[in-house]
Amino acid sequence: MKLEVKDLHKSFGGTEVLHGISFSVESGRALGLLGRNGAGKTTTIRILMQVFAANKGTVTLDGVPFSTKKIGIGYLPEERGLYPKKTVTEQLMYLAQLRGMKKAEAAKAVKHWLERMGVEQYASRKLETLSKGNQQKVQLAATLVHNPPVIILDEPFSGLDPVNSQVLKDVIQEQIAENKLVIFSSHQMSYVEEFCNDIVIMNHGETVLSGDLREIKTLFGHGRLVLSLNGKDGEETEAIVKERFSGLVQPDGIHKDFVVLKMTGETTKTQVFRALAESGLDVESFGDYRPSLNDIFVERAGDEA
Ligand SMILES: Nc1ncnc2c1ncn2[C@@H]1O[C@H](COP(=O)(O)OP(=O)(O)OP(=O)(O)O)[C@@H](O)[C@H]1O
Repeated sequence: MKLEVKDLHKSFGGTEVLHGISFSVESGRALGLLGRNGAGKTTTIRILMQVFAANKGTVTLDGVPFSTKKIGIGYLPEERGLYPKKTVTEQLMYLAQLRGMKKAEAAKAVKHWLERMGVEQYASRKLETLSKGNQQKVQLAATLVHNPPVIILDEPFSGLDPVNSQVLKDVIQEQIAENKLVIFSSHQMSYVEEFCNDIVIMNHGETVLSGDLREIKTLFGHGRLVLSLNGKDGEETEAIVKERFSGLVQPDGIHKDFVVLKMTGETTKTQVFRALAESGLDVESFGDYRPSLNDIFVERAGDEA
């Protein structure tokens, strides 16, 4: 399956908040929607989920208009909304059956997901008596219980501690391996980086970058090197580079302990390597620049996430 989002525009009360969002994702892959607060991630997800319609643009699945009624979807909304007064099992059973499962099949799936999320000991407790993180895990179980082929998660990691985040990461990875189509939004670059095949970076309602994460990283690293010198911080290293190697490279990002260098004109990595070797400087590390997703995000969407 291939989900394609093309040129989404959305206005609220005369103010346009999405100005043409486009991306696509296929089964067996996960797409991360990234963006700062207010970038438009939730609005995009709500259009996908048909909570409201776009003013312009299309969402298609394998070329036909995407309908949440025609295909099983696991949706974790930003506002978490289960029934606090019902027991964990009661509400998971209710939701599973609402989505078309037979009672026996639902009971099996509920048991599986409570165990998988590590909350089986709370099966008979009312949801409101669970900690926030455990409630979130029950909500995730509710999202996945009916084995949906399309999974859309709005900020699934919010409220989870590192151990529970790992459980969720593993679960998402399993779902990808089962050929599910996964879309989720997040501010946490490191999570997205670990298992997303595709990313969309949004800023002020526009797509500033989208595509295959590996290709994007290669593209961003192209023609750039990293250098750190023993005993020097990034600023000192930058000053040395400017003074001694300006014909070969230009500083292109100063970090705490290293600088990113952009090769000028016809410069090759070997030339820079030789110049460094001949300089007598105490090189701590030197090599190709492999930007993190956070580096790419900061470069394209402004300040730190
Ligand atoms: N129902 C609404 N009415 C008016 N404005 C809205 C509505 N929903 C969202 N907006 C505005 O649309 C913009 C995008 O909001 P959205 O919630 O999609 O961003 P987001 O990227 O999900 O942000 P966050 O990371 O903070 O959740 C914001 O300026 C927000 O104020």
